[in-house]
Amino acid sequence: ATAEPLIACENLVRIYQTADVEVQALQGLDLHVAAGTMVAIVGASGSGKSTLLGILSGLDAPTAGAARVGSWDLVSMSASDRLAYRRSSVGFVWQQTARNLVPYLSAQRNVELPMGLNGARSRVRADRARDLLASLGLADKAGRRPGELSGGEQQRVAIGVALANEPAVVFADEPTGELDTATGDEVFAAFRRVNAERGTTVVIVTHDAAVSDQVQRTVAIRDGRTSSEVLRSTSVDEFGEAQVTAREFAVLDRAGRLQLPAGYRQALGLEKRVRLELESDHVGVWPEDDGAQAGGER
Ligand SMILES: Nc1ncnc2c1ncn2[C@@H]1O[C@H](COP(=O)(O)OP(=O)(O)OP(=O)(O)O)[C@@H](O)[C@H]1O
Repeated sequence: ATAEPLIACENLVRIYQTADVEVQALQGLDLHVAAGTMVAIVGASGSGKSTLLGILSGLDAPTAGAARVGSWDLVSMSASDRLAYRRSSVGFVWQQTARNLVPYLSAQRNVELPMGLNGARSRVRADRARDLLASLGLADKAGRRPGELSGGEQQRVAIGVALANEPAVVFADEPTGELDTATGDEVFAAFRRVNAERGTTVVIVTHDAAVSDQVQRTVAIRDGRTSSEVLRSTSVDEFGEAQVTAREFAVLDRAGRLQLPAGYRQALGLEKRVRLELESDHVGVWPEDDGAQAGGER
């Protein structure tokens, strides 16, 4: 946990200026992702997930704050660096299957395309694309065009395209959004294999709780900030069964702000003002009234 994170966003702000209104899509977002991990990003519609992914993938620039992926500074990067970053360091899979692939090229040619842009020789391209498609369970579909593939197969080809230049990280924005549950599960399983077998870092934006329940780490975004995280670990119980333990954490920003989950606030009637007390190993949070009753006895 002490190693430098592969992805580091600090106090990220993105303001969209339209004709008469200003939308603060990101309002001081912090996010660190360790290399080799798989992270799901969840949040209500409009919470800023796609905006974050747009910045991380080099398509958009933040209004303020810092964003770094590996050695790339996404804020100060020049246009040519941006192009190099997008071609060599990151891969993307979008929700719309049609956006990921060139319709008149075969699956094989689609996967070769980014390698060609990076100057790889044709033999290398062909071999590597074939291997990638085989590892995604598509060896027998390499010659088909996107229109001749199912939605799930198209998304798996898109994963192949994203991996073509061996990026350190793959970003996916609702990659299973247009698929039915069973097909979505297959595509998600392909991401998990990519992460486990290749060690590629995977950041996946999803609405799908079934997806977010299956990754080690789920980060929730609320109102343009990271608000809470769930970390899952697997252990084997006394009967030899694998047990998944999920623990929820609140995100503490550098100014010391954290968000209490709505359920906790409601359960104890925590509103507007709470009483804090520093104990030797934790911080207590009490409803304001409670403090009045204790009357300085402590
Ligand atoms: N180009 C834009 N111009 C103006 N406002 C925008 C633009 N893009 C996004 N927004 C606004 O920024 C906020 C965050 O949008 P964003 O698309 O990042 O949310 P999201 O969490 O990805 O939502 P969804 O799950 O619906 O895709 C929203 O209020 C949205 O209306």
